[in-house]
Amino acid sequence: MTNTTDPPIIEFSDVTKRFGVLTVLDQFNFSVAKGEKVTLIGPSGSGKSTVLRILMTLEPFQEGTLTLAGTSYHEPGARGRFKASEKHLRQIRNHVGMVFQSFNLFPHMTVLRNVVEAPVRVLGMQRAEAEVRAIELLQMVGLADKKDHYPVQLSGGQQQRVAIARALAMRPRVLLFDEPTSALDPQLVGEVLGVIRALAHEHDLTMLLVTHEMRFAREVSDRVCFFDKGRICEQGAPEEIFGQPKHERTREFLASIL
Ligand SMILES: Nc1ncnc2c1ncn2[C@@H]1O[C@H](COP(=O)(O)OP(=O)(O)OP(=O)(O)O)[C@@H](O)[C@H]1O
Repeated sequence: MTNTTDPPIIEFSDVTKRFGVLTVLDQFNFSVAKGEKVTLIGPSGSGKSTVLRILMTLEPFQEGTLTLAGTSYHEPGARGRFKASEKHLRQIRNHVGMVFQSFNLFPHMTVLRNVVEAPVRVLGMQRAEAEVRAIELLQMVGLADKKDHYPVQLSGGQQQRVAIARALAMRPRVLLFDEPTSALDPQLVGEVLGVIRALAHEHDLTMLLVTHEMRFAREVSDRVCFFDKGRICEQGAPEEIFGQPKHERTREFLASIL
C-alpha cells in the first residue's frame, strides 16, 4: 500500500558513486513512496548493496543529492569520506533500519539487550520503556522466550529474527534488507521470510529489499527493479517483471537464475 500524494520518502537525484576508478552508480535517479515495498534484483556486482549502504550513510557519494524523509544530503566532491556533519548524517540514519546478510548481533549481550541498547543509547529512551517495546518486538518475531539467551545459543534464522526486532526497535521509517537469507541454511530461510512477509503488511513502513529469492520478491513487493551496471534497467509490478519482462537483460538474468 503506498501513498502517492506525499513526496517520496527516499529520493536519489543524479547520485554518482565511485570506488576509485570504478563508477558504481552513474547519475542514479530512484525514488520510493512512503509505505512502498520495493525489491532490487540483478546480477552480482551491479550496485544493489551500494544503494542500501548509501541510504544507511555507510558510504559517501561524489555527486548528487539523497533525500530521506524530507532531510536532504549532498556530498559534492567527497572522495571516500563524508563532508556532511555527523549530526546531519545521524538525522538521516535515524530514519533507517538495516538488516544485513550476517545478522551482526553483539555476541556479549543477551537477545533482550541487543534489542534494547540502541533505543536507550541513541534515542535516549528510558530502559524500562525500551524493554517493554523490545519484548513486544521479540514476541512479534516469535522469540520472546529466548530473551535471556546469547546469540551463540541461537540458530542463524533466530539470530536474523532478533536482528529484525533490533532494527524495528529504532522505529525506522524505512527498513532495508540486504540479502537477509543468503547466509542461512535452506531449512531456516522460511522462518525469516515469514517475519518479513508479515512486516510487508505494515502500511506505514517503507521497505527496500535486495534479494536473490525471486519467489519472495514476487510475493512481498509492490515494485521490482531490475538493476544492471549501476542503473535500473527495468521496473514494474512483480507480475510484469517476472511474467513479461521487456528488457533483454532482465530476460537473460531471470533465465539464468530461475
Ligand atoms: N568498499 C568497496 N571498495 C571498492 N569497490 C567496492 C566496494 N564496495 C563495493 N565495491 C564494488 O562496487 C560494485 C558494486 O558492488 P555491490 O556490492 O553494490 O553490488 P551488488 O549488486 O550488491 O552485488 P551482490 O549481489 O554480489 O552483493 C562491485 O564491483 C564491487 O566490487
